Amino acid sequence: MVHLSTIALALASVLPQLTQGAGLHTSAVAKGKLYFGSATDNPELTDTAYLAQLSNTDDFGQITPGNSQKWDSIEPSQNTFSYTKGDVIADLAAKNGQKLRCHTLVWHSQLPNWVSSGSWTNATLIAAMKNHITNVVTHYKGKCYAWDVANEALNEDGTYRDSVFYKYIGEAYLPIAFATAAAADPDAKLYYNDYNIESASSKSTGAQRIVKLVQQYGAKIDGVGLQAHFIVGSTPSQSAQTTNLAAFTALGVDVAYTELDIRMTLPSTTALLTQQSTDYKNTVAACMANTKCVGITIWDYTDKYSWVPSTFPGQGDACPWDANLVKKPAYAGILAALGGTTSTTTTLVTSTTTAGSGGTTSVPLYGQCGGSGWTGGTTCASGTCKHINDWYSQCL
Ligand SMILES: O[C@@H]1[C@@H](O)[C@H](O[C@@H]2CO[C@@H](O[C@@H]3CO[C@@H](O)[C@H](O)[C@H]3O)[C@H](O)[C@H]2O)OC[C@H]1O
Repeated sequence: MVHLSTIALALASVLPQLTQGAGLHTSAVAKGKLYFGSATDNPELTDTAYLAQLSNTDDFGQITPGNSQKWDSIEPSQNTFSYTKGDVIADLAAKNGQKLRCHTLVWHSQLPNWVSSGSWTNATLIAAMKNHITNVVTHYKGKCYAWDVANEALNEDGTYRDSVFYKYIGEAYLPIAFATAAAADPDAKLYYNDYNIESASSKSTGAQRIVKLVQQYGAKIDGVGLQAHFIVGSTPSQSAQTTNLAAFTALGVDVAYTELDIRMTLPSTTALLTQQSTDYKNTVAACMANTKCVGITIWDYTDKYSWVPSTFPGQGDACPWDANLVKKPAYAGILAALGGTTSTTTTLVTSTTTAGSGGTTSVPLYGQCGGSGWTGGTTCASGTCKHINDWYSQCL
């Protein structure tokens, strides 16, 4: 590799650039939604660039802790509660003026062993579950816009998942959990949350059954969270999602997309990124079409910290920002569905090309390769800067 010599090649040209107008949250609120938000997790908060964008309330008016309010994190041994990590995220939301969606109280996964493998009776597990819910919801009282009270109680065919809660308590664990949460914080919105309930299916029907069950017990349930962990090209159509949302809201509850991400088999291609943008757009549009769809949360905003690659080997690039915190076409898809605008300005662009044997060559595009924001540079540390559409380029 020969050292680069720098040739200052001044390209003075007049290029049209799209500068950003209102962001995702601002646009969502302008159209009557409560929020557009993102999940986050404690380890990534040490990344200052990441934190700055997460705290940008133009894009994010709401955050969800991805792990730090789960049972194994908060009550690792019986009746010993640890709120440190959850508090960091609750405090961040308060500092930023962002809503907090709290996640999650009763779930079969990420349970400590003392719960999942305990020797329970019906009465002792009800007592332990109520104790957990009462402590946690009381601790965060007044701080949670919403709680995911119960998460993933269903199998794909709509029957109940054989969790420790169902095994020892039966379906009554669901209304008991909702009633206990409501008693501890009457103002928090209480949600049932699940995946693969985003279009009509046995599982979606099962989730509607849970809403009716909790209502029949006389307990409060305010909403259904549709996780929306989708796959590029297999995302339900906008109309399928719209019809499905209406089936929930007809029961008198709100709905929200709570964990939206749209993964692909790697490596990403221009075609996949374009389809991903369409899939995001259709999903957000379905929410926009239902007045009781209160908001949308993406399950972290950047591929840098997405849970997808470690959970689905060979898949990834599921978020609207890439691993360099650069917006992908998905961002524009979401913004379009939110009715947001980007304004075209004409800018004098001066580009400097650094050249030399084996060196990098700048690409005469005004996209985002190698840079950040809407006016990033155009050279790639790896890959080649590909022109994806009229306003966007990416190193691929
Ligand atoms: O090693 C674990 C690691 O596996 C764990 O990963 C988290 C698993 O849960 C993810 O969130 C869930 C994603 O989809 C839905 O099913 C749930 O509602 C969500 O809670 C989360 O993003 C991952 O980080 O994290 C803790 C590590 O110790």
